[in-house]
Amino acid sequence: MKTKMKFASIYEVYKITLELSGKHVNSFKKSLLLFTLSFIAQGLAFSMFYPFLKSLFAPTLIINDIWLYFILMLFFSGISFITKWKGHDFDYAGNIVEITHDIRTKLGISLRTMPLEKLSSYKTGELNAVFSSNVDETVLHMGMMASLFLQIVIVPFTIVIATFIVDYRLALIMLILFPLAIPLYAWKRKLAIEEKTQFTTENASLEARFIEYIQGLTVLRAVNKVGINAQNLQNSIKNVKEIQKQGLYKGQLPFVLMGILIEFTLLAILFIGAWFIKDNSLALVTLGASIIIVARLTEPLSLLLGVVPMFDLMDSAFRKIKSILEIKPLIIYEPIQKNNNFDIEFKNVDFTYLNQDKKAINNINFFMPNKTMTAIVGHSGCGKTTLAKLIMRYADIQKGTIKIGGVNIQNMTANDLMKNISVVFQDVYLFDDTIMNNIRMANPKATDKEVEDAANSAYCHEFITRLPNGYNTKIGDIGGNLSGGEKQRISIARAILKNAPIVILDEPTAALDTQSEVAVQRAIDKLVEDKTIIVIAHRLSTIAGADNILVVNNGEIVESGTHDELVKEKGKYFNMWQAQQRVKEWSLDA
Ligand SMILES: Nc1ncnc2c1ncn2[C@@H]1O[C@H](COP(=O)(O)OP(=O)(O)OP(=O)(O)O)[C@@H](O)[C@H]1O
Repeated sequence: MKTKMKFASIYEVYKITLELSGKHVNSFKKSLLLFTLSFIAQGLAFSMFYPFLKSLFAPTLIINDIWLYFILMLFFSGISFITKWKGHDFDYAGNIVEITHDIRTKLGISLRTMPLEKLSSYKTGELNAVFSSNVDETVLHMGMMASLFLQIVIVPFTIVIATFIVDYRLALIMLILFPLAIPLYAWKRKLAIEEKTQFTTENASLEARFIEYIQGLTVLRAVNKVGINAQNLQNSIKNVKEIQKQGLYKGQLPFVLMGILIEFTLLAILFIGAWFIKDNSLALVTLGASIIIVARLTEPLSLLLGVVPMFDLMDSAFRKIKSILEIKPLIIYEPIQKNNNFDIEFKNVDFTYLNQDKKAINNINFFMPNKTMTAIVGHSGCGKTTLAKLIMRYADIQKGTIKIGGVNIQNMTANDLMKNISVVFQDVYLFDDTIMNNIRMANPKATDKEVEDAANSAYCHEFITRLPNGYNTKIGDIGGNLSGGEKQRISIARAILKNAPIVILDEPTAALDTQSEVAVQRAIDKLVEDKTIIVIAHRLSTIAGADNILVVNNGEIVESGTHDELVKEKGKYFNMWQAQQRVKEWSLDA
């Protein structure tokens, strides 16, 4: 696939840096002004060579003139040094650090407040790159890039103007350099973007293959197929190397041509200047001075091509940061309300995921009274988890209302809404912290005793106290040694400590063996005492006692009632029940 190339104009990069500066924008503008003054002064200092050399080689030596131009040279150099130093104050005064911090803070707020649906659409690696390298790429470069770019443009420009005053013909020869440098500049940018696009694609593939290789190593060893995967990884490493090699090779050409162009300008000045000297229209010292000055420009001018790819890097990094900062949080509609009881009601609810055409939830209606248990069953992909996620306002529904205790969840603050709900998923995420803190995160104010009580109720106190450091054992040290059932019981202890009046159980025992399932089920029984419970389950035997069972198919509720009622109905639920009973009998026979 051909990626459309986009150049960020200098003006765009300038706007980006202003936007990034936030409340430091005035300091940044001041530093740009100081850099501009500094490089004008530097150009003037160089230009003083003309009168200085002229008076040095004048037929009658006038010492005062020599001193005057020498002091002027020193003066302009001094001004250039001081203004440049003050201009860099923008970095040294800590503004760059402050801006980096501000952007990361804003990104953090955006992550905390963006709809969960949007958050889950990002890959972890993508967000990590935005937070770390993209912020550095844009902010850390801004002061340095601004100063470099202004130097490259302003110093030669000032010198050309000064040369115009001394001898317009020499100035015109110098100007040849500019129109010829522009295509080189465009070419370098095109090459840099091409290389970056190819490198990013191939590097992403290398990362994916590497992760797959590491994660699948145990399986691959078991089936004796390590070689094949290693070969794929090796191919990716080779492709990345080739792209880097090609990029370096091709990327050097514009630099070489720029060097040749500068040499050519020098030779042109020398050659044409010699003609002017021959017909007595140019002084030798003026030609000498202009050669010295142009020679001094070689380095900054060749830097121009090196600076160019940095602009595109800044531009693309900034766009990624901005795309995250622009995500709007879900709106809390007025009047903001709190609920007093915990029944749950879905009324005519439709929901379609982002960028999807088909409704995941279609015209759902049900009422779940306070302190009752409702089970959601149905085939894989029918919409069970989506229904549960919508209660937590995972995303906004397109039609209908969802209420808790009679209050539309869109009228509740995220805090008030989430205070109501505890969730236990099939996959448990434990943070790299102590077990104590992993449980306490559900209620940061809980005392050690309260955490231990919750762990006791979730039947995990015993195995925790057997660990080397008990509750202070770090998950990172023993993460791999905890069984699925033990991890699940820690997550249930968290939920018990939170003591939210609504509990959502999304197949928490589905991945466990029978023994672990019994232990986890006992913990769940403690958790759900006296709560409004929503259970998603494949194994119907676990929900036979529910007050209401919703049978979902293709995002719609097709049957509802108690287990006995649904069995009597002899519909979809009955068929599922019968199928599971048969499997159970077969496994008992076997
Ligand atoms: N983030 C998402 N973006 C787009 N479509 C999604 C997303 N999450 C789920 N879906 C789709 O929505 C439908 C319902 O998914 P859901 O996870 O609610 O089903 P489920 O009944 O819980 O399935 P399972 O029992 O396998 O967990 C499926 O077709 C699924 O592919």
